[in-house]
Amino acid sequence: MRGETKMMKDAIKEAEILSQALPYIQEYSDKIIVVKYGGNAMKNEELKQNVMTDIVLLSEIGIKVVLVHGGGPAINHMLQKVGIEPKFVDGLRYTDKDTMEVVQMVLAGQTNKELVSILNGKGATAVGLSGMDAKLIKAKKYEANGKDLGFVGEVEQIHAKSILDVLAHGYIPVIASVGVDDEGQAYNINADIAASSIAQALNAENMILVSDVPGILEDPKDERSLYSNIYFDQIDELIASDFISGGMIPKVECIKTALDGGVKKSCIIDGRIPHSILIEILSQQGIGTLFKKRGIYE
Ligand SMILES: Nc1ncnc2c1ncn2[C@@H]1O[C@H](COP(=O)(O)OP(=O)(O)O)[C@@H](O)[C@H]1O
Ligand SMILES: CC(=O)N[C@@H](CCC(=O)OP(=O)(O)O)C(=O)O
Repeated sequence: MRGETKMMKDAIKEAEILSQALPYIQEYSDKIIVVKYGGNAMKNEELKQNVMTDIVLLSEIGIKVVLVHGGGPAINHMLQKVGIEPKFVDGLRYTDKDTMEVVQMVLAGQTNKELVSILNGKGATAVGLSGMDAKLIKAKKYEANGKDLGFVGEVEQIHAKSILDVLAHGYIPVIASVGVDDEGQAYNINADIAASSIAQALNAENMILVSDVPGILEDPKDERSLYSNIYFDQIDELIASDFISGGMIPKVECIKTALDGGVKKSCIIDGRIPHSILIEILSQQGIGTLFKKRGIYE
């Protein structure tokens, strides 16, 4: 028999890695995964390309991927350009009329089209939508306890059929987190909350929140203090603890709502690690922090 060359050994190793993904490809085949891609993990162009490549790959192997995106840093950048100082209350952006115009312009006009164009450039057929299209995200003014956040919206209803129709054609829906009420007023919706509502409406198998941290850290300064698994019944305690803060609080809250609303599992993964989505979906070990109910996937 011919001796194995190094090239052949490498090829066998690659084929083994591919074949190890088979059970996961089968598990997720035809199932819906909602990926929320956040602003902080979008800052690096190369990583953005990697994240989009992963999404195209998952779609090509028959997984129905819905991409919901934020773009907080891009909104901040544009606000500063037009002389508006960004203001946040409990992780949500105070959104007056002028700010709302910028939010809509950046999320629906700029970020959404950029992501669609990258996906299409990689061979997918991505369809860019905002929550205003087909009343996809019906919203109303967010009622914060006594605080007026302007045009910040909360989700009233998701028009799931429009998203399912896009998926049925084999297209990738790319959704900007802007909602609309019956009078046509646009609302600014936190993208994690939009993703959670969409994942529930679609009965998603997994909701993946791609951020710029390894997951939930016990000590936010120490990346080794990662929680790999958190059970649904531990989430309240986590929120009440003093080691999660800022944007992480609404993130964890909407994971709780998603699991309660029928989403099978959810995870926070690090968009700075190349191909973190593939590692999460197609490998035994996964990556980041996985949230699930007890008894599921054990
Ligand atoms: N315990 C914690 N573990 C990890 N990150 C945390 C924790 N507490 C607060 N954070 C902060 O939450 C941020 C993620 O939330 P956010 O900035 O809203 O993300 P994104 O823009 O990706 O949606 C992290 O960058 C981190 O600074
Ligand atoms: C109400 C509210 O805060 N809306 C967010 C919407 C975008 C978002 O959520 O973007 P990230 O995912 O990048 O944080 C905002 O204006 O920044």
